[in-house]
Amino acid sequence: MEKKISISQIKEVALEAYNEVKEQTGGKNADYIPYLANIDSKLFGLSICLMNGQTINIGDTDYRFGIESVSKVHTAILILRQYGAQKVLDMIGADATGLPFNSIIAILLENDHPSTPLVNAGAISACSMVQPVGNPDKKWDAIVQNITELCGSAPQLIDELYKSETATNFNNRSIAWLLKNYNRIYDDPDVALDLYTRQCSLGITAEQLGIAAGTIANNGVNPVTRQSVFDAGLAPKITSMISTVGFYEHSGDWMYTAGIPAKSGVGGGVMAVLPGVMGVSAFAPPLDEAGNSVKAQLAVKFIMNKLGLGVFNGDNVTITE
Ligand SMILES: NC(=O)CC[C@H](N)C(=O)O
Repeated sequence: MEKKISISQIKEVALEAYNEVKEQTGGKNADYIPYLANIDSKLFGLSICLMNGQTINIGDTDYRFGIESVSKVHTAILILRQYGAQKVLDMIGADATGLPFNSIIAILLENDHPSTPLVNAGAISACSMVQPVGNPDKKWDAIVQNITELCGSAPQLIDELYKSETATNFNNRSIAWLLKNYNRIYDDPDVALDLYTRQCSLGITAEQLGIAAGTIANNGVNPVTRQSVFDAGLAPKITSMISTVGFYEHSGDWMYTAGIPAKSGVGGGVMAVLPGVMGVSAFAPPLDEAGNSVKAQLAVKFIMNKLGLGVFNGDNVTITE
């Protein structure tokens, strides 16, 4: 069906979503990374990026928070750019685990591959794949450059978060070396782990994440800078990965109720992609038990349901002035 939505309608619904959700008190900040426990849990921002490059920003959309697992999507895009879709499928996989993001059991159950670049195991594996293999500094530059292109502006390392995470990432260290045991680390395991930890510690704003989501929604062309960041053929690969595992063990419930592929991070960020229509991002630190921001989920879901949008709706959506 043809569906027309005006920009003012989107603005109105976004504001409504923000006001509806802002007083919610559910969830709590991640505390297994000490830095995150101390972030103001009242912060809340909502950002939408339309395909014409217009952004709609409400609340704390210029606060820099830890990107955390949302960065898994960015680096998955980087290895898709460097290796192509088939190699990423062969070397990592694109399956849901149905288990928590840091699951070691998931690796043991699927010892033939780390499932998907969007859980810790696959993300560490992805960091090991980033080219040029064997050159940690250049690999890091490639990771940051890719995120910069997707967002249209640079992220900034939050040094305190990086230190906090490095000092406490024992589970991830086990994952890196277990994957090495299964020949799924394609560079030095400690380098891969450090790159993963560092990318998770990048500070990003909700507006930047909204634009990155918009770039995926716009088939690889950044709607703001108009730069062609990745090949259009990769866009459905990345949105399929996000929809399968973006909210970990809650991904099915999420797709069923919100109808939009979205990826969360324990810093409180969520990045959601409605192909051809818009990128949406929300940020609020308190998380549910799977590590997904409570307010961000409610806000994005509100917008989707109120506007009657969804990837499975079969509508041809046009945004009008
Ligand atoms: N879900 C997340 O955001 C987890 C990211 C965090 N850096 C970790 O590895 O535990």
